[in-house]
Amino acid sequence: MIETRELTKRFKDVRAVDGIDLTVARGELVALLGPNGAGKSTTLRMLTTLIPPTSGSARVAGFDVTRQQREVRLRIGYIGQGNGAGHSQRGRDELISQGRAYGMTVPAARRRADELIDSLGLGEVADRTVSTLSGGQRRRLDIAMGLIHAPELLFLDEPSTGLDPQNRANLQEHILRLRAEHGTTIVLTTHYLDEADSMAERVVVIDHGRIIADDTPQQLKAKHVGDRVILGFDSADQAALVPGGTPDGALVRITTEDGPRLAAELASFHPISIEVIRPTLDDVFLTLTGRSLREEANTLVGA
Ligand SMILES: Nc1ncnc2c1ncn2[C@@H]1O[C@H](COP(=O)(O)OP(=O)(O)OP(=O)(O)O)[C@@H](O)[C@H]1O
Repeated sequence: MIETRELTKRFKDVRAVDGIDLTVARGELVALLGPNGAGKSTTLRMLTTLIPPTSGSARVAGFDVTRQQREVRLRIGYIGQGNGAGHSQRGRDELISQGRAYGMTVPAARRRADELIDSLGLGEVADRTVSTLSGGQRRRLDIAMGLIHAPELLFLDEPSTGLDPQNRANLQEHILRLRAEHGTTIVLTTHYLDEADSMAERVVVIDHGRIIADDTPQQLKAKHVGDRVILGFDSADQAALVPGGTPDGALVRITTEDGPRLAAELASFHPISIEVIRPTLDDVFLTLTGRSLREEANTLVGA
């Protein structure tokens, strides 16, 4: 569905995207995860034909993003970071106009709008003017706008940024349902670690315009960090008996791929405490880059 080769975008002396090779198969849900400024949006903007690559190539839905922009655009939906829907229109009318803009007949656009209003839980608000909708409802309406022409591939740029945790969870649920119902391939960007972790089967970690890891969240965590098992004993002598661990007084720390299993095996050493710490995607980012994604996000939010 997506195939890029050495995809690169330079803005003067900034290499926003620096030679990305990315392949996404039909039906996948892929999250591009990285700190602010990593190059996620720029990648999406090239894949959606909004800006041309400086070098390299990308095929999206079977067409070249530089030479066959129209073909690509007909087959994709793109929901950028801002709100797409107009303010003074009713949500349902916005959807129908958008469908008309894609060449759909009024009855077909109406039918599709009804379907999306239903699957995105907008039934109660679709006939209100857009300016009266809450942030989460607006975001869902934006997603419906991006899906009106039944694209095979949907790009979502930070779909839940700015939403409170409850609305975020609700939006994620809707996105997952849409995908289950329509089989749409979805590529989304996020800097929410939990969002990438819980929604995507595949997380592509981007930093400084490059892909630094690409795998399932489980594999990323197992491969790059592992579980940590911490055993506590009555004395340092007892702690020293545990094989493969790093003793620290009466404590022993061990890194392993399967923490619960190791903890069960080491129960025969009769520790007085056992703690299994499972990694997060932030630990993965920290291992790969030496920086915390969480701290960078917080710094920027606070800035
Ligand atoms: N139009 C532009 N002109 C100059 N520099 C740009 C332009 N667009 C992006 N950049 C720069 O390219 C780099 C990548 O930006 P991009 O928006 O792709 O990052 P991002 O990972 O999407 O970040 P965010 O999470 O903040 O959206 C940044 O250094 C940014 O300042």
